[in-house]
Amino acid sequence: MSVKSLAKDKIKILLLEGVHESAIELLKQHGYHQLEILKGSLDEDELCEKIKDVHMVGIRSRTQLTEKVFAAAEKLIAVGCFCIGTNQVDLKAAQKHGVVVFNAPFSNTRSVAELVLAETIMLLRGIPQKNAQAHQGGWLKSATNAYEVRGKVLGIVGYGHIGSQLSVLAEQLGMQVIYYDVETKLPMGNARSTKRLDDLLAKADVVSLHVPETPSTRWMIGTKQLAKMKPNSLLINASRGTVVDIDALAESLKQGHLAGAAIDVFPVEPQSNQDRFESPLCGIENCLLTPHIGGSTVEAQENIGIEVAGKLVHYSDNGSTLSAVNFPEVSLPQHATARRLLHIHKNQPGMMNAINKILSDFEINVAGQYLQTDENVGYVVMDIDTDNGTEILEKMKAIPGTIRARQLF
Ligand SMILES: NC(=O)c1ccc[n+]([C@@H]2O[C@H](COP(=O)([O-])OP(=O)(O)OC[C@H]3O[C@@H](n4cnc5c(N)ncnc54)[C@H](O)[C@@H]3O)[C@@H](O)[C@H]2O)c1
Ligand SMILES: O=C(O)CC[C@@H](O)C(=O)O
Repeated sequence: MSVKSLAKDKIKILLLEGVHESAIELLKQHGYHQLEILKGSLDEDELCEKIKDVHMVGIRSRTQLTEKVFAAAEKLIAVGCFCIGTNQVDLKAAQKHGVVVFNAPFSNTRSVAELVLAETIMLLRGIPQKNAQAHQGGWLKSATNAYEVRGKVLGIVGYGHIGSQLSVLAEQLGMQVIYYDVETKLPMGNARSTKRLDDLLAKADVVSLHVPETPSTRWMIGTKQLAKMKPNSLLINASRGTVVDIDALAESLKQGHLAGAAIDVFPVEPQSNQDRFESPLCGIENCLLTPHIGGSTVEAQENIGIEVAGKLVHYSDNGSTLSAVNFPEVSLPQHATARRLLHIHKNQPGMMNAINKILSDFEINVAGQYLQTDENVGYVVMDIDTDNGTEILEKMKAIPGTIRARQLF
């Protein structure tokens, strides 16, 4: 019997951007030892070269997985984003090439919420300026413009996992929470929603942004929106760098309209810790600058490593696409049959007929068949008892519209 499906020791996994040790341990525990682990990210050309014989790749927020990269990634079956955001991945291109993308939707939520809360307190007390002065021998002992958080209005833009968690923590400190979201969201505690972003900007003492990077959030906070914020209010952005017009923010801080800001994400971020960071906000003392570390805690990174590596292993071993961000979700039991065939195809008429005709031509009794589709692709999984799995798979691969197919034993 000729076997074309890969043995685990042939499956190559490329892990970039210092993915946590917990991921590496989990992959090894499940028999995946062909790991290439890099601390930094790679640019498009380097990636196109390296990814050619890679079956699974793990990234964080810096690595850009473009159409060109997916076109070069002939063997790639899955991407693990060891983070929440997936804007760095061309999800449509991944789907077109039959590559399933996973992320960790909430493993670092708490870490971001805690940082934002800490920054709120620091900014309300003028700590960035006082700290900077003290480092230069200055002594700014004064209560002027130093406030408690209690009773202040926190305006949260994007009331998802992070926004709503922040809402709960902020209320525990006595803040009044208002929020704006494009979707209807259940308010936590005594939080109240605002109908328009402008209403929130006009009322909040502190505005914190927790939206994903999408066309609708691109530059959503610019000169006009900053002008609508209350005089002496604060802006915090730990979402994505493209949400805030940084030049406009620098101007607003210099003019003294805003009392301070804390920015964790930037439109352009250094590729690695060795590269230089530059921003119009550098040198503005009442602006806290952090190097995209909202989710960078030991706890979060460890949990993310386990969560995302677990999803990659489950997809590779079992075929389950549960919680994939770009693919029809199929949750599968373990298969008891000799083979499990996995077929990813364009969602076009006649596809299932063609697949089932091959099974019928081979007189195969199908123990289980699972199908999910979206408007572009279909994913069908078949559990069959046969020694002809490889031959059947080759015939299925020849069906026009097939994107990718593999078998499990
Ligand atoms: N700084 C960091 O290290 C760090 C860590 C984790 C996540 N993030 C970023 O934070 C973002 C939010 O994370 P999350 O887990 O809360 O995501 P989420 O998907 O749970 O919540 C996002 C919310 O934003 C809302 N939204 C979308 N577009 C909007 C718009 N135009 N106006 C108002 N609301 C809008 C959505 O309806 C949703 O409720 C992520 O997408 C990621 O980019 C950054
Ligand atoms: O760890 C990272 O690089 C990104 C963290 C954060 O922005 C996320 O999207 O989860």
